[in-house]
Formats: sequence, C-alpha cells, structure tokens
Amino acid sequence: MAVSHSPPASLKPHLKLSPIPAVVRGNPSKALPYPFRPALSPRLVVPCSSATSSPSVDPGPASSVAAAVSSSKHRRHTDENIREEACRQQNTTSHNLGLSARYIPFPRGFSSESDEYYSLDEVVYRSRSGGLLDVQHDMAALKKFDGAYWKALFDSRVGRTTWPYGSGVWSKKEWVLPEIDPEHIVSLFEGNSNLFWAERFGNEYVSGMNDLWVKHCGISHTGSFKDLGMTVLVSQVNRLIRLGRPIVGVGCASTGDTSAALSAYCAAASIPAFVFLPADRISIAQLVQPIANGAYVLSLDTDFDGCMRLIREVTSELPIYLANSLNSLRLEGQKTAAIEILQQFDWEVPDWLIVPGGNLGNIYAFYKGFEMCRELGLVDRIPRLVCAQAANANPLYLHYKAGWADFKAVNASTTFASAIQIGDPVSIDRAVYALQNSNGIVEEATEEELMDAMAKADLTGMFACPHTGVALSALIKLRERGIIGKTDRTVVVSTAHGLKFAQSKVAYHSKEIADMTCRFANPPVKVKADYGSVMDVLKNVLKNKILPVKNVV
Ligand SMILES: Cc1ncc(COP(=O)(O)O)c(C=O)c1O
Ligand SMILES: N[C@@H](CCOP(=O)(O)O)C(=O)O
Repeated sequence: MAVSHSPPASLKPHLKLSPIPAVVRGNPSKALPYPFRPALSPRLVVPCSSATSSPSVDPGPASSVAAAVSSSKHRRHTDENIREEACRQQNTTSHNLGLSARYIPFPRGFSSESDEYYSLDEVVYRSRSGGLLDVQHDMAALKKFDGAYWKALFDSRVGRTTWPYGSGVWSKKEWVLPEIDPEHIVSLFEGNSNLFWAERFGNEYVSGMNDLWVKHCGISHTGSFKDLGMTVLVSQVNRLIRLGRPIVGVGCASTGDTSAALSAYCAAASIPAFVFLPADRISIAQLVQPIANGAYVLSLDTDFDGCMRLIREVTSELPIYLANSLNSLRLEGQKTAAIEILQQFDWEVPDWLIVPGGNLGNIYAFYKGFEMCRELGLVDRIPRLVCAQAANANPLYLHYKAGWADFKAVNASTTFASAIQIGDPVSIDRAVYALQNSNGIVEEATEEELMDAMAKADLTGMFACPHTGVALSALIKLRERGIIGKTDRTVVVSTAHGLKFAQSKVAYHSKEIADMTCRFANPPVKVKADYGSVMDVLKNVLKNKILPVKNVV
C-alpha cells in the first residue's frame, strides 16, 4: 500500500518558513502567525457559561462523592449534549478540589520540592539538564482526602456515560489532569478494559496457576493501550490551542500503535496529526489506521529509533506538539490502567504484574499508578513488576543482566513483536526506576517462545498479539523457575488487539516461518466440497475422540 500523503503546502520544503520557537511560554497574546492553523471543531468550543471557573469551596469528601453520583442521575436538558451538561454541572460535582499538577525533572519523587518546574500549559519535554520530566501532583492536596474517599469516588463513576467520568481514564481525572476543564477533554470513553481470568491458560500452560489474569488494554478504541495516554495528551493540546498557543498539530514516531491512537484522537478533535512510520516495519492493519483517520503519514526508510530522532528534531523546530511517551503527559493516562486493576480486584493488590516493554514508558506508568494508590492510602503495597522484552530487541534485559551498569542502546532486529522493535528506548531511566523500586525483574523471549505463547493463549480463547506473547512467555519462564508461585495472583498486560497482527498468526498457522516448528499451528484442512469427502475427513478426526457420533469407524 502506498503511504505517501502530501504534507500541507505550508510544510513543503520549497516554502521557506521562518523558524518558530517551540516554546512560547505563558502568554497567549504572543501566539505567532502561522500559515497552517487547524480548523477547530465547533462541537468542542461550547462555552461553559453557567459554570464557575474559580475553585468552588469543596463541600467535603462524603458530599462530594454523593454529588458526583447524584449528578449523574439527573436527566440532562433535551437541547444539551453530555459535554454541555458537564459544563453546567461542573461547579456542583467534585472535580474541583483545589488540586494541581506541574512538570518537574525526573526522578524527584511525588512530594519533593524542586526549584525547576513548569506549568502543564508550557510546551516542554526535557528538563534544563536534558533529562526526562515527570508530572508531579500536589500530593498534600490529594492527601486531604483519605483512601476510602478516593475509592468511593472512583467506584461511583465506573461504567457510566457522564462526561468525562465515563472514561476509565477521566474517572480518575483528579489524579490525571485535575485542572483541565471538561469542555476541553477529548475522550472516546477509553479504559474500563476487561480484566480476564485466564483460567484455562493458567491451568494448562502455567502448571496449574489458578489466579492468573490478563488485563486486555488492547481491547479498546484503536486496539492498544495507547488510547489511555493519548486522550490526556490530545486533551491538553486542545486546551493549549483554545488558549491561543501556536500549535499547528501533533506528531509522533511510531511502531504503529501510538500513531493509530494519535490519529484517532486528533481526528475526533479536528487537530492535524503527523505520524512518522518506519517503512515496511509495521502491520498493514496498523498502517491503515492513521491513513483512515486523515493523519499526515510519512513512511520513512529507517527504523523506529530513526523516526524518533527525526520527530524530536522536527518538533523542536516546528510548532508541532510531540506525542511520544517522552512527553510525560501520556503516562498520566496510562497509569490509570494500574488503578483500574486494583479497583477491579476490589482494591486487593496482585503479587505480580508483567508488561511487554519497548520505548519503556508503560512500565513506569504502571509503577506510578500503583505507587500513587499506595501513597494515598488506597492500598498498602504495590505488586512486583516484570518487564518482558523480545530477545531481538532487548536493551533493557541486557542492562538488567549487567546489574544496571552502563546502559547501551542496541540495534533492534526484526521481531514478530514489531511494536516493541526498539533499540534505544527514550524512557530507559523511568523503567530502571520503576523496576528498582518494585523489586522488579526483566525477562526476554525468543521469536519461537513468543509465538508459541501467543498461539497457546489463542487456543484458550484469547486472541493475543505477539507482544502479549512476549509477556506470557516471561510468565511461563518465571513460573518454571519457581520465581512466580503457583498461587500468586498475577496480571499479564495485553497491550494490543490480536487483530492488528493477524499476518503473524497466518504465518504461524501456515507453518511458513523459517526455523520455527510452529508446534501449536492449526492450519485449515482443504476438502473437496462434497458430502462424502467432508464426512471422511470428520470421521478421521473424530475416531480417536470419545464423542457420541454415529457410525464413526
Ligand atoms: C502493542 C505494544 N506493546 C507494548 C509496547 C511497549 O510499550 P512501551 O513503549 O511503553 O514500553 C508498545 C509500544 O511501544 C506497543 O505498541
Ligand atoms: N509501540 C510504540 C512505540 C512508541 O512508543 P511511545 O509510547 O513512546 O509513543 C508505538 O506504537 O509507536
């Protein structure tokens, strides 16, 4: 499929652009003229006329929860939509508790003081020293409410359609972007994903584990966990555009899932999306997602790491906002999956959580979600984290095995787990921090191991992606070594929908893969389309089975 997509005239190389600073701090009136301003959807500019923007006096935990619950019971006016309803109600619900968040250099801890910090309304991705940033919440303000308050508030919002709390991410809005106006939120009601009890997989393939769960983050709007982070990032961009900041679009480098999520959320908000994809290294299903959503797709003759370098250069020159997880806003959304898992277990903490790792933002997002729940009194401990990598793209694994000495990027080789074919992960420091602070482990899986694990999962009723195969394979190995116990409550994070990676399953089940036995292949049987041939085949299949079929010889 051809992926060339003409960039807007304003971005064509022959047009000379005067350099535009990426950071125009704090002053909307300094919005620079730019030839390509996004068309804004009128749907998203409903004024919150009846709502107060100044902090309301919080009526106290119990009544706040009651208000949140009861407000969702009132039928809205017939001439208003759910966003307008949220605007009308925003001063009566508990969304405004005097909470705030800002960027600080990573790692400073959740509560530490720092003389370097930035408003979330600034466009900034790196600290003064060039290090990573983190979003720091006002923990003292959050601690004014006890664990029971937060549990009750979050539980009251599950499965509703109240804007924006019906989303699994925005149901935790106070811990995500506490100050954003519901009017600016771009949500596709993401999150609230299935926590699947893997009964048969645990029994048959992991020596009788009976408390094994798969968190299906990939059963979501664009088919991966990226939706969780992208709703937050695109909402903040939407807010910045409303504030008059000169942002002309949002861009990312991608192995296929970030680009799909970015494109969908940008399309929903009518914001231009620019995606840099490594040519011929992502699945057709992933490639077609941004194309269909109207993004500007640049197919580049390099790998993901090369695309990442280019998008970082481009976003430091042009007013295109960076959407990769280098941008710590993304992780604020992704961390809600950890909170959701605890909530789904009635706030009981699992023993282990296993996540496939590539650019390594997600492992830190899980750590942060769990750790916030611990620090704010919802739970009393956090699970041990396992990061699982493909052996063909294993820089974190090698770093772990070297006792965390001297991180070295690698040249990632081709892997069926193509979305984690990353050799120079931007969030390496975040991943190391998360693993060191959770008594964590890093494991790897060969191509055969990950494909077999994926096939086994499918044989027990899942439809896993190869990255989930990497995580399941790590589980099998850690269980075999007795590190994970038989009765340990374990959650494996499934990061994408198997349908995005159907090609790899076709190759496996056709036994087309060089040097792979494909032990669990189940190829279709070609049969002549007549009754006798069909019966012969079926009788042959059934003769060894104890099914009560008549005349089986
Ligand atoms: C399907 C899938 N699984 C796992 C990952 C790894 O996530 P992270 O890059 O946050 O480590 C990615 C993206 O990198 C992905 O797209
Ligand atoms: N798998 C990712 C790689 C980029 O990760 P990000 O979380 O930094 O955006 C993708 O799908 O592009």
